[in-house]
Amino acid sequence: MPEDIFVEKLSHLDTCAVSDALDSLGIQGAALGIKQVSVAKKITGRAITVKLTSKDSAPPSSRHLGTAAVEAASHGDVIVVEHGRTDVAGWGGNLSVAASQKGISGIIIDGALRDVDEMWSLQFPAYAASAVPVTARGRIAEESCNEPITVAGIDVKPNDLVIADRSGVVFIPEKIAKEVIDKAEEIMKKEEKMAQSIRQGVPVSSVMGKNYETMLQEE
Ligand SMILES: O=C([O-])CC(=O)C(=O)O
Ligand SMILES: [Mg+2]
Repeated sequence: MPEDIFVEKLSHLDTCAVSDALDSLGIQGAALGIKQVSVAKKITGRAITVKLTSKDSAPPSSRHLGTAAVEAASHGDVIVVEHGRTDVAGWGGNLSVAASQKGISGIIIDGALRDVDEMWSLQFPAYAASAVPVTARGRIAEESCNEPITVAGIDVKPNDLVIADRSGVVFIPEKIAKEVIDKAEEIMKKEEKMAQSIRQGVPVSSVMGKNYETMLQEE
């Protein structure tokens, strides 16, 4: 499989640099309210999207939610789920077993999931609003797979880029990926230089002075 250059570059960045790069372009990319709930592993990849809805409004289905996404995904992809509920889990352990086997990088969901201990044992990264033990079965189902979704207020299309770490989750629209990643690399280099100056004894008020405050406007 040819290497995905954007995913490779993202693996050397963090969510803060990418969020700053998007800020400097006036684009909101950070999905607020979603945090790391399983292993402390940064993930990067391309989005495979799933939208959930209540069982009553979903078309009848002979398979459990999320299974089509796992089967459609390639090694290194990230499953991204629009759920929006915290009273019922929209992802679980057996789905994670299947996702792990497929080499999927992780799961991001703007609601609850369950079987977090199983995800921990699998060393499978999960980012969610919360965890609850309540099953999806009989309550919620899949509305769509690999269609555009909205996750914690952020529009996400299949194949958009994703980065998630201990600071949170950020999505990058595929069509501006190069611009955002180039800018994030620049920002990260500047931040590294600043940290170096602080270590060398330059006063932090000078390192983080006016230039820092206006840095993203100047970008
Ligand atoms: O029933 C569910 O909500 C799904 C589940 O536990 C799993 O994937 O292991
Ligand atoms: Mg389970």
